Amino acid sequence: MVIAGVRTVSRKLLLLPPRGSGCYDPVPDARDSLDAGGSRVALVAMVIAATGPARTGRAASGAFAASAGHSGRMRSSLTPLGPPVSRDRIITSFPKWYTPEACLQLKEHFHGQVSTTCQRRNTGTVGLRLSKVVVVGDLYVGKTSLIHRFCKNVFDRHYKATIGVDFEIERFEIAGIPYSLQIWDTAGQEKFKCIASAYYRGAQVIITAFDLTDVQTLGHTRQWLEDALRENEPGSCFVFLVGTKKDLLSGAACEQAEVEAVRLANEMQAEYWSVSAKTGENVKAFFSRVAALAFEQSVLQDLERRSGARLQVGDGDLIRMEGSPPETQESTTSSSLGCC
Ligand SMILES: Nc1nc2c(ncn2[C@@H]2O[C@H](COP(=O)(O)OP(=O)(O)OP(=O)(O)O)[C@@H](O)[C@H]2O)c(=O)[nH]1
Repeated sequence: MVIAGVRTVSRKLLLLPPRGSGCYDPVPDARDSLDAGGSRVALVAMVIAATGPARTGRAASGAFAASAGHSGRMRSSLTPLGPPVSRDRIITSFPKWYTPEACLQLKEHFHGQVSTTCQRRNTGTVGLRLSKVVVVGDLYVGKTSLIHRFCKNVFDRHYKATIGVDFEIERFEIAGIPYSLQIWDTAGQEKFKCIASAYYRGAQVIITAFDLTDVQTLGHTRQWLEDALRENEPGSCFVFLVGTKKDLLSGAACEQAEVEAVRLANEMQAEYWSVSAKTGENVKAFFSRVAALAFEQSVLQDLERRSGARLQVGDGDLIRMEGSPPETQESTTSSSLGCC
């Protein structure tokens, strides 16, 4: 049975887009570019059933799980009785923003009803759920490096282009409740855009990355965001704008680059962060913030679904979801619940 086509290229992976996505034949292009670019082609597996996921790497088994819906890793992520999450994935207080000038929420605590619900262990199916995070941006800006620094605590200075998409699942414990992020790494190269964009759908968080040392990549983030939003319901995604390679800039140069980035983040209704995958600066704090925002939204959505009633916004809460009209942006639950 043909399920999907998978090629792994070193660590990076190509998945064929889902049927009906309108771009179902990327293979010759991918093969040509790999050969021409000198990338290492480790495996071509057009028929997963023939090779089996066990013969592929960790990323490939994750990809198989995405298409076939099972893998040991994913199962353990979703099982409340799985192994405990590592200490640095335990979030007890609401992680802070990077700069108050471009942030999605200014508050410092979980929404009152979220805290109560978590204390009572009454979060419904939230503890079994995982939120989809999609990372987009130009080639070479450091998307893979950012994800690998967070998920594997490694940094590779050698560039290997992402072919198509890959993903990692990271488990957290937030306010005592298990929670997982499924973090999708997409290819920045134009020729793979069609493949990658087929995986934008269903994102709860969109991370648009740019290189702090290359202003052109900042200019392109708007287009990346538009493309990702097109595949999702209006008002349903948290948006982050992330400047990478902070270690390559002096403090003053970084501040200068951030001025324009913060301005753009506000236009995009995004939260802004500067990070370095090389040194690890801000990487953990950033993903903790992403996880907490996604988690809180999931709990609130679950509560609303169950009660059918609108929750009141707490004092000092400010949340912005892309696409929500300005007058609704100060409402925590109504906008975060996507019901405006
Ligand atoms: N100094 C420094 N270099 C970085 C950092 N992040 C990434 N790089 C380097 O930048 C290059 C590109 O990084 P990748 O993470 O592969 O970029 P990408 O955005 O995933 O690229 P595509 O897969 O083509 O979309 C690599 O050589 C990395 O080592 C960083 O924080 N600091």
